[in-house]
Amino acid sequence: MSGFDLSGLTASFGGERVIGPLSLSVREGERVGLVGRSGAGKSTLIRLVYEQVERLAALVPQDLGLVNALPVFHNVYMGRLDAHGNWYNMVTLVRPFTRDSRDVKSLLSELGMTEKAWMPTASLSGGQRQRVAIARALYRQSGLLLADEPVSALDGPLAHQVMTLLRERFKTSVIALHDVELALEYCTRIVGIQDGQIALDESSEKLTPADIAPLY
Ligand SMILES: Nc1ncnc2c1ncn2[C@@H]1O[C@H](COP(=O)(O)OP(=O)(O)OP(=O)(O)O)[C@@H](O)[C@H]1O
Repeated sequence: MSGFDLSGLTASFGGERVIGPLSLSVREGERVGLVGRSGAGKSTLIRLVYEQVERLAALVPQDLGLVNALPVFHNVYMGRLDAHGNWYNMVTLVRPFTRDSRDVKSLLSELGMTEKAWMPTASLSGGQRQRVAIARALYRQSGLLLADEPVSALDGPLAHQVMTLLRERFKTSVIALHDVELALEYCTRIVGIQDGQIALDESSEKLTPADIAPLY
């Protein structure tokens, strides 16, 4: 099962409530686009959901969460670190197994990054780093994707290519997107966040960009 049903979600910073209390229920097969102005609470909501569903989900956080000192291969491999025992992961750090190497390279190839597999992650551009975090999420082979602005550093055609890939590979997703047109094109449901509350929750088919504009 890749859906979830959460209630009583709240978050505060310095005693100030920034999210909730709110409930969010996502059915398997739904692709939810989280929209709302900067600071509305989208990243915080994604973090709250991830805390609840962690092992079920693949995460692309806004800060990407990459280990700069390690090559691209190992950053992608980390998507499935918990699928193996310690000894397997330790060996992989020094000399990756052929099958894993092949699988990771195949994903990198789909993202136009084949030749970067053994490059230190620190040496990549912003858009390349974003694609490493996306490859790591894809490598996790989870049914549920939680992603926070996963294509913000990619140019137009590449952003569409990656959104298509995410749509194909994850049954269910919750993706924060500042690009409303992209959200309407790739998501089946739009959830609008305003001041830490759900201010809009509607099927994408019934919405136009103008319906979402009041959130900004
Ligand atoms: N670590 C933190 N410490 C203090 N305040 C925080 C922290 N993280 C988030 N906030 C506050 O919580 C609120 C929601 O932030 P959040 O990052 O979830 O918004 P967002 O909708 O994702 O914004 P953006 O689109 O700019 O990423 C903001 O007012 C922000 O200042």
